[in-house]
Amino acid sequence: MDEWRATVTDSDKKIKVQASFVTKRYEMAPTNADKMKAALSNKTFPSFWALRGVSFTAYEGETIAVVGTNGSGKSTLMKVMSGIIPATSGEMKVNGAVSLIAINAGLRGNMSGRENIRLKGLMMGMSNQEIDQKMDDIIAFSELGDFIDQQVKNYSSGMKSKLGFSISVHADPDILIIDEALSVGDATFNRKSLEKIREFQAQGKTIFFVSHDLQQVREMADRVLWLHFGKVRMFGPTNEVMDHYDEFVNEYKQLSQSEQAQYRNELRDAQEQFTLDDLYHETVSDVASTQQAKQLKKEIYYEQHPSKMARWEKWIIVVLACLMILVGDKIALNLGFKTIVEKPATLVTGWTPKKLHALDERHAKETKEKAALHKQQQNGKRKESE
Ligand SMILES: Nc1ncnc2c1ncn2[C@@H]1O[C@H](COP(=O)(O)OP(=O)(O)OP(=O)(O)O)[C@@H](O)[C@H]1O
Repeated sequence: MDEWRATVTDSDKKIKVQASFVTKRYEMAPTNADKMKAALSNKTFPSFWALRGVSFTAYEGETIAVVGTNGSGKSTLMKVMSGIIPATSGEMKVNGAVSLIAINAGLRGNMSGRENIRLKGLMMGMSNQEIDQKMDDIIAFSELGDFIDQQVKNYSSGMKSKLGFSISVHADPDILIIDEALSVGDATFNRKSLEKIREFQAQGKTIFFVSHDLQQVREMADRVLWLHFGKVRMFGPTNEVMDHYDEFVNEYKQLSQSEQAQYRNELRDAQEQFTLDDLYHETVSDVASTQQAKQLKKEIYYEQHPSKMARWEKWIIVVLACLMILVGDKIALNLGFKTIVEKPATLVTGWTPKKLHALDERHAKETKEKAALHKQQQNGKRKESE
């Protein structure tokens, strides 16, 4: 074992990440408009459970590799852990500042590399002064040279990855999450990235990395989390898990194409049919007391983001939408925002600027007539007293 690798799972070590029965359901709506319609109505689309009750605990200073075949939920888990997307149910507790390095993560294509450094740096909690101080180092590490002032949309995927990696490691996070970004650069950059990761390990930071490079996993990880079609198949010391994973991969490769497809389809069907009740019944058999079963129920059904809106939320959206339409319509009629604020009744009366001018003129005429009448009366009174 290399000297930079920490020995793991001391129970008195600080917990950095704790996942309890984390699930992630994607609604298989064809378009975003369909998703919006579904959120406002009771319409539902078929569900796909990318994560089906993932639980694990990671301690300070550990390097954890996340492995699994394509589509097993690795990126989804990394996104939930870094707060980019919410879990559907269960709980993900993260103790410390997180930085996610993934190809393209958080980079804006229509901004230059330099502008992206500032934006992403600020989003990661760096101050402008800190960014100014680190700017040259970030650019130098990224090896982008003069390209740093070009728009990111013109970068190759390797260049984007280099920039993202460089920004994230300079943000000095507590917990570093690397989603397949260790092998997209060229050989020199990859070596440099690995050295940076080793520096982080030596500093006692917690690192999660997703990789399909099994040799790299064996060399770098203290423990391995093996995700299999949205479930944790194994979580434990690197060599132990990797031996089982290698065995699985070899057996899978020996299946014929149609057997492989059948195996995948069966598990994907299970991901579509999954319910929280299934998760509860699978898990409850392992607990001894009613009290524990109650606690388990609470944890499993802990909904962070209900997929449907409450009735009052729908009403607020409808009212806001009506207001926006009314204001937009009147502004389009050249009524002006000032007029709307001064005469809010115009929103519902259907008045146009022409009608409002006529009203103003009528008011002015009436006021003038009243003043003239008042003056006449005053003159009359004065004459009488004389
Ligand atoms: N926004 C989405 N809507 C619907 N399904 C999604 C969405 N994002 C991911 N999925 C599905 O969730 C499953 C897990 O995807 P994820 O990207 O997390 O897998 P992965 O293990 O990282 O895969 P790979 O190794 O290929 O990168 C996949 O079946 C994918 O099709």
